[in-house]
Amino acid sequence: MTEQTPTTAVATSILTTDRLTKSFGGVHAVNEASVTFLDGKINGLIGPNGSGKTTFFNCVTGMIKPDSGSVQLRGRDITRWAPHKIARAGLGRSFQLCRTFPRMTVLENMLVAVQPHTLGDYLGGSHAPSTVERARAMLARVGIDHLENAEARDLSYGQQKLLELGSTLMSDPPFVMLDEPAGGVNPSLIERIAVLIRELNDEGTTFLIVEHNMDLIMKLCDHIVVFDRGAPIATGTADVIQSDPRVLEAYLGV
Ligand SMILES: Nc1ncnc2c1ncn2[C@@H]1O[C@H](COP(=O)(O)OP(=O)(O)OP(=O)(O)O)[C@@H](O)[C@H]1O
Repeated sequence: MTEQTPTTAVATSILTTDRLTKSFGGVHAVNEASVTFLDGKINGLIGPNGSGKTTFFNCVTGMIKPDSGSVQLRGRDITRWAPHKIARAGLGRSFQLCRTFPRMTVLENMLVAVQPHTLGDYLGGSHAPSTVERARAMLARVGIDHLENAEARDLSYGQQKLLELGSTLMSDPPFVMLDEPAGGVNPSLIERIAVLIRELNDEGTTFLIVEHNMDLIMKLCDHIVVFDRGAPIATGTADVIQSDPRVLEAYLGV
């Protein structure tokens, strides 16, 4: 059993898993994980290296098929759905390692993230002017609009992370899962990412963030789940998590 904070009882679930399980050979990467993430909140998923966070993400977003268990998005069973179908159901995600198109420009990377408006657009490889405008506005929001004509491969790692975040947001997903948004990013860009996440959350976007940067998680997240060996060992606010001896034990191995 994991600890529940009072807020958990009143908030609505956006994502719930029931005994979700995925093994690789003899490794139980995700092991009967039953967790709930909350609608309208900034949710965090933390845990030591190898505790199953990315595998959990991949099972939820359809990138890999779980061996057993189920995934519900706003009460709808999405277990084993294909990734594009899950994306269409309103779940956007970014990856731990950047997935930008290196030889495309920054603006082109933003545009490929959205479906063309019409068959004519599709065949002509063009986008509606409003889409281009929106891509530029989003680039300004993530702070790399001055780089719109640069090829993605010429961006710093942190800038590529911002580009990936921007392209994830292009389809306006109501629920966004971010895998290590601050990993390898310099502190000033981390601050920009944090401000943006908070602003978007104020505007109604729900987040689930996997991150090793504890400062960021503790100051940003309303609701945190801690994984160890493929399953949750603690759940709650930053205060609850930080004072839970099981969390310390999992991280320090004491
Ligand atoms: N494709 C795979 N094949 C074999 N083993 C895998 C595979 N993917 C993950 N694992 C193993 O599953 C376990 C969980 O890995 P996972 O990457 O999900 O953990 P994580 O918590 O995201 O780790 P990190 O914080 O280091 O990114 C690890 O023991 C890992 O080695």
